[in-house]
Amino acid sequence: MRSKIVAGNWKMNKNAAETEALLTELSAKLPDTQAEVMVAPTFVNLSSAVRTLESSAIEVIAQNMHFAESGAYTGEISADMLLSIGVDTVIIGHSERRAYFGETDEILAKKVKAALAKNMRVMFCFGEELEDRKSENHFKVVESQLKNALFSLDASDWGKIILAYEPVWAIGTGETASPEQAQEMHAFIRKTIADAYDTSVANKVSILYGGSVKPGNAKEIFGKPDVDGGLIGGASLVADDFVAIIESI
Ligand SMILES: O=C[C@H](O)COP(=O)(O)O
Repeated sequence: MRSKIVAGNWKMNKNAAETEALLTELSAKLPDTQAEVMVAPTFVNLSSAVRTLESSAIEVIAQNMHFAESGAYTGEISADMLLSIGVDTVIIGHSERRAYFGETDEILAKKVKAALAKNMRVMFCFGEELEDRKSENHFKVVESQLKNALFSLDASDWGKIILAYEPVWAIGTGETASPEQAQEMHAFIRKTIADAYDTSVANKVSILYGGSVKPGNAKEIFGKPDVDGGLIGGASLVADDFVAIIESI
């Protein structure tokens, strides 16, 4: 059975004290759930987050990493650095990394390989822009994002991959894909993986939806058969909202 996952991507929000406060509140309010619950605070607060959540079921994950082992890459973070503080899951390919930091499919493919080489889990994000959807090019775009970054992996690597489909037009905009649009794309993603590998790989990979998921729409989106959870931005910064979203799965 595929894992259900609800992950909060805090992006560039919350200082040290605020991180501690939100994690403490979340831990105290965490409901009983079948889902894996993850949070991705900023790099500077990762170590303290791991310590704060030591005896909690919430997993701390990273928002990004570099593909190189180490070296002259000012401002960057390696897989070994994350592993050394107890973080073994990393988000790769978020649309904000693609749009604002020039991360291409080629760079992302290198990052995915580097993380897998260290036995890390990868939460790979992808999704079309508004123009792609308007021109009905969205399936092609998504297919090529998957192909370019992931389809040179061995089938055995897919046990370490989580997918997060995030239509860029729905991120932080308040506009969500309808549950039907999410399901349609998730089913397409699973079929694309089945065609490239086989159905056993496709049926085992968790595919999360991200883009303006809120307490009010989470249940309907998570209710779709190919939606295995969510990657939550804004609503993960408010403990009660994030908890309500976890309760919706
Ligand atoms: O990583 C999370 C996504 O970018 C979704 O963000 P959002 O929930 O604020 O739209």
